[in-house]
Amino acid sequence: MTSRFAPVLLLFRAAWRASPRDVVTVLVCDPLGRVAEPLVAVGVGVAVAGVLSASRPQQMLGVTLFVTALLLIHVLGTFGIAGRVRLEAETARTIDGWLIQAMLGLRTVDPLQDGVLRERVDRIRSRERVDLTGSAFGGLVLVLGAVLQFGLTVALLADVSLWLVLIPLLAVPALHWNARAFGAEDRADEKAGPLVSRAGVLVEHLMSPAGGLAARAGGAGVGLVRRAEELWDEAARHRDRGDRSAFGWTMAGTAIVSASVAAALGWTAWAAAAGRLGLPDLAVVIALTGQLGVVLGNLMQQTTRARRLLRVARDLDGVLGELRRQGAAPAAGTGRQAPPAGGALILSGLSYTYPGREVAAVRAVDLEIPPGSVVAMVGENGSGKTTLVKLMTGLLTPDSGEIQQGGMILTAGSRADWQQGVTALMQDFGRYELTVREGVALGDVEAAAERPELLAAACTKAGLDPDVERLPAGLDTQTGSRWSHGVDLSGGQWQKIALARSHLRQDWRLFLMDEPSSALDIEAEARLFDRFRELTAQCRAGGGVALFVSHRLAAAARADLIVVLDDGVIAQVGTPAELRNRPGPYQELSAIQESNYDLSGTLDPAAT
Ligand SMILES: Nc1ncnc2c1ncn2[C@@H]1O[C@H](COP(=O)(O)OP(=O)(O)OP(=O)(O)O)[C@@H](O)[C@H]1O
Repeated sequence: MTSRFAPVLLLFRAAWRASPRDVVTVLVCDPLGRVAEPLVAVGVGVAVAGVLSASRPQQMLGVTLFVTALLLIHVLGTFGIAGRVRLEAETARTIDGWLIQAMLGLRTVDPLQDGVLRERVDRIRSRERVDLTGSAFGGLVLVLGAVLQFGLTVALLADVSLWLVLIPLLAVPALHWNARAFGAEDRADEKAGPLVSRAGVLVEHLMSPAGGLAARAGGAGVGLVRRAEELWDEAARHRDRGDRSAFGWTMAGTAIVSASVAAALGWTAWAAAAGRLGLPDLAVVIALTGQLGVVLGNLMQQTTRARRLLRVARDLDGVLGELRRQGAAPAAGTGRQAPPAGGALILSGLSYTYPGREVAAVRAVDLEIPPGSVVAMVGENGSGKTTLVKLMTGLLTPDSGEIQQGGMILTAGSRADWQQGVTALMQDFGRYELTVREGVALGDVEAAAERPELLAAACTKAGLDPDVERLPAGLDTQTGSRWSHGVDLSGGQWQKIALARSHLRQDWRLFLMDEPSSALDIEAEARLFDRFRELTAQCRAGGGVALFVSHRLAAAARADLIVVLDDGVIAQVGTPAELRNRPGPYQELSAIQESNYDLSGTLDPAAT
């Protein structure tokens, strides 16, 4: 029972949270406004009866009822619409906020490795869906209003003659056919939706500055546009088919409703001519049947919309529930207690397989890193380096095995505490289009606000100072080409900001850098690895562990320890000197790099 009504309750809660005043306005105004509509017919009936009986009070009563009903329709309608519009915008914001909170509540990115959940979240967060959920509560109230209006119309017709009740009952097949029309549209949408999403992704690439440039430079732009158009055309064909089928069913419904209205009018005229009904009844029936078409149309439209709204609400309820469950799953810890300083970092039997993949990205990894060490991790593309880094940050949860440092076991649940001792530069670092200062400050907002000298030191450690000096407003330069006064940065400069961000956090136990020099020029890279001397000193002093991933073996050679990954397993571990002298993958990689980067050949006089 609960799960059936949960989506409706969710919509109500969202609307109430957004604006209780507007919820009350909508709940009162919309249904009452609808109920006032049939009262117009009652007013007409009373006035006609008053004219026939020459009763002035009755005439006055009829006119008063008529005018009051019209006024109510107008005033309540105006307030209802205004309340609904305000409520729509506020509810959409509330729901979006819930989704963002639920996403942020995820302590790991495990659930998002599953494309299904990510796609569901994206769909719900799409503008169209957020607008739809925003209007859902108001939409359901409109159904309530339509049902009340229909019920009162039927009751008033029944008051004239029970035969007339048969007429609105013909609405039942019309509603049924309307549901079929809805089903046809829905099936078409299901087929067209993924095609439109695919086309959207292509267009997004084309419109984004980076993607657009690549497409233009590489000449892929025309191909992308053509592919997007093909996808749109295919989607339009599905929608056309759905629309044609829906049109057929809707027309059948409209025909039966029109026939029933005509039958009601015909029967009433016949009954009045035969003296079975008086003129006031005739007036009431004419006024009511005049409205009946609109009432039924309204009822069909609102129920169709309500189905759609309920489906979106069910999706939303499911996604929120799933995200909150996943967010609550690992014991969160206090987030204030980092692992004790000076302990070894120990990985034991660590394995991880991405959802939907059969082969593990990391398999049975055992590794012990003494405190105070700088470690380099090397290996071919896809050997599992980034996965291991993500496991160590606590962003992924291993399928088996555990990670511990200083006696604190990450995998035993104290994830927030663990992350208190981690600072990281990830391979896919964020490019936040803020000022440079704000972009760096994200690394530790409080520290940056309280001790600006730490932010300056972090920029220096990241080698950002020369770049900042060249920017028009230094650290306060707005970055990003989307802003009219924004400065677009080079890939290397973005990476240095990300590196500075990771240097801002003090008292780390584990400093992780996944390819920190991938976007740097040769000079900047050399300086970065030169500064590793300071990092080493910091590790020694604080008993922390710094681990960096690099394809540059010359850089790896400056580490205390090198870990070579191969196909998800540790192939070799040792000091640079040990690995240089030991046959194995490290020697092979060294040989390849030495031969490929040996520039002496081009300078060899014999060669020219
Ligand atoms: N989100 C993901 N979903 C499914 N498989 C993934 C995902 N991310 C990585 N993989 C797979 O896991 C394996 C290890 O990838 P990982 O990114 O850890 O390698 P890597 O050593 O860091 O590679 P590179 O040097 O290219 O950065 C690869 O086979 C990759 O295809």
